[in-house]
Amino acid sequence: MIDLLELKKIGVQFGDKQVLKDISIKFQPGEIIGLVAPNGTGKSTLMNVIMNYLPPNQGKVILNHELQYSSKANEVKIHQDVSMMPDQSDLYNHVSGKNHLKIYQEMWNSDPKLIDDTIVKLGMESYVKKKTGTYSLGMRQRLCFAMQIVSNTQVMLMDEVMNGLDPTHVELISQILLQKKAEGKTIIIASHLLENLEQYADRIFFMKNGELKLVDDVSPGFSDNKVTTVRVSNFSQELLIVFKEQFPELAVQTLPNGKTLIDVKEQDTITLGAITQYLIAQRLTDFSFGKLTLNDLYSLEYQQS
Ligand SMILES: Nc1ncnc2c1ncn2[C@@H]1O[C@H](COP(=O)(O)OP(=O)(O)OP(=O)(O)O)[C@@H](O)[C@H]1O
Repeated sequence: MIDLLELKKIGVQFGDKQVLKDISIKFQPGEIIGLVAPNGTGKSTLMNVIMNYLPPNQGKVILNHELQYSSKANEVKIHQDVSMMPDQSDLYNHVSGKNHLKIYQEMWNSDPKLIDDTIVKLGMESYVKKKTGTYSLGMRQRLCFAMQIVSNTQVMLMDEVMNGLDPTHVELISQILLQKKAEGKTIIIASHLLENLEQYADRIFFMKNGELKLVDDVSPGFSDNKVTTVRVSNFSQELLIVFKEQFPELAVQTLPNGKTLIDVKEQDTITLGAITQYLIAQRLTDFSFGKLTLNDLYSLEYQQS
């Protein structure tokens, strides 16, 4: 089993555009990593470096403390342990889903039982023997996911795994991801389905200006729910100024969508009560208490002027 995948000072430049800047990170077995960023930021570039498809301009990737990505010669060994979920365009229209799964099982020499297990888990029985040319978008996506699960590599990279899936299948795949994590896999997922990613990812990173920012550094206490967020609609600038004078110790931010977020430490019921009284007195009755969401943080990180 791989016990570590390590990126050391990875830099990638296309022309004069620095897409990845000095990225150093270690991935452990049994964890799910979420990569979040607007389109064109560098998520695929990072995955291509981890797959050894793209040699970085600077830095190195190391597998299990020893296997260095310095040359193409190591690629076969690397791909035994590190896989990228196939893309829908990689499917052969005239070949059945089941045969795609068999090919992957044979190429990675994994347990043949995984084929039927995965078909059942993903509810693919009714169509898996048909040619993939007859599949809908969601059926193709499930097959691509199933192919990677059947390959059963230690490290799995997934770019937009939930693409085109209905909520039932998003939930099903989320459950399988958690099972794979429990088996000790390292799963790195780029996704724009932020609410979903939050359910299963252990560490989530925003990519910005070529760097990875852990969301807990963007908002301390985010993952361990140590902050209660009061979400207020229609907080006018005038009232906000008064509010900030009255509660100078609180972090207050207004999102581009007009919602104002007030962060309160988890147990501080006195402050929560005082905020409630203030809001009601000002007739600001459209508010709720809850957790800061990844969507809120995304908006703060990328949409703030
Ligand atoms: N081979 C290449 N040559 C030149 N520029 C490239 C190349 N590959 C990627 N880029 C540029 O690098 C930047 C990052 O691209 P990348 O595909 O990694 O983004 P991404 O975050 O995966 O986007 P998306 O969410 O749309 O998949 C983009 O500006 C892209 O145009």
